[in-house]
Amino acid sequence: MATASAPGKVYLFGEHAVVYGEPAVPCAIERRARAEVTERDDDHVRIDTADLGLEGFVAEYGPESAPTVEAPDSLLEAGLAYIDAAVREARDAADAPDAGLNVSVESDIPLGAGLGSSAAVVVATVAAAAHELGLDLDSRDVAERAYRAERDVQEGEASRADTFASATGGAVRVEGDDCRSLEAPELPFVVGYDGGSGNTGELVAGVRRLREEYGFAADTVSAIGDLVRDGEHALAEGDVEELGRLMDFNHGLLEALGVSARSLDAMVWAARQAGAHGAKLTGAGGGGCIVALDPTEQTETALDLTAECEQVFRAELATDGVRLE
Ligand SMILES: Nc1ncnc2c1ncn2[C@@H]1O[C@H](COP(=O)(O)OP(=O)(O)OP(=O)(O)O)[C@@H](O)[C@H]1O
Ligand SMILES: C[C@@](O)(CCO)CC(=O)[O-]
Ligand SMILES: [Mg+2]
Repeated sequence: MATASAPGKVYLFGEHAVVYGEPAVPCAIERRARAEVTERDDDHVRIDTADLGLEGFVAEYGPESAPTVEAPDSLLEAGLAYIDAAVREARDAADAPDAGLNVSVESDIPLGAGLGSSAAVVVATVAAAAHELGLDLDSRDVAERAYRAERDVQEGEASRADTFASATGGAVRVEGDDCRSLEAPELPFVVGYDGGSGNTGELVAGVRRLREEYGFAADTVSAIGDLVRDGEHALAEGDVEELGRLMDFNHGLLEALGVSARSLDAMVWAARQAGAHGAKLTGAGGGGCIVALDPTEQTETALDLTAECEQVFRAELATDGVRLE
């Protein structure tokens, strides 16, 4: 049996624009997904995940047989797609295309809420499955395999940002296929969660349509790229106040691209009014989480009192990326 865990992330800057080759700076946070993988005697895959559906979710399938499980198709697809793609990548890496595996996944990261739950699940599953099949991948190899798995599931619409941040940990910079780690000062992240989620595929497709239809939407995407380049300087200088101002600006540009939501805006404004350095939505948007920078407790208190906010927590930068447990 092999077990691996991998962290989720928040975006300091650059989600969505990163899909079109602009740079982005995601930061891994101490909320993890764990995958436990055991090789089987046959060539079946059994996936067991406690976090999908009320009673958890189990599916078993072989090379010729479809998954047998009592669940609506959409749940079945959602539950299987990422883990199945991760299993395929690990089997391919280990040159064991027919290896049978039992995979059990559980996670502290809310689903579809902008904290990179899909990437963390995929990264942990690739690392644990490869290890169980006798192959120890380094974090860059795990990141590359996990990226391919996410890209498959999201029909080509994925950047390397989430999977690289999850695999290596820390603050990272991703621009196309150039992925590197960054030095970061102490970043006092506060996360507000509205209890909802957004559909990454649909939100990315919406931005693509706007960008094709309006020149100024394409300019908005490039403006996010310019903002990220400025943000990198602020990060290198440890200028947390400037980082906050740029986060505010980034939220405005994401809002213009149609990926915010009333609940996200309400939480962003609550954080700003409480004196946060800055606040923005994180990840694909549409619902889910915002991230604010505030070393004091005021943003947490204000979000606690905000009707649209279901949960608020402080997020520590995760210095470890994927690790075998
Ligand atoms: N614990 C889990 N067990 C099984 N599948 C999971 C788990 N967590 C996430 N997933 C898969 O990831 C999907 C959510 O991924 P999605 O990319 O939409 O959101 P996210 O990664 O949480 O947020 P974002 O990409 O915006 O940061 C779920 O629908 C599910 O298929
Ligand atoms: C919206 C997006 O930029 C981030 C989702 O966490 C999509 C991606 O980069 O794959
Ligand atoms: Mg995702």
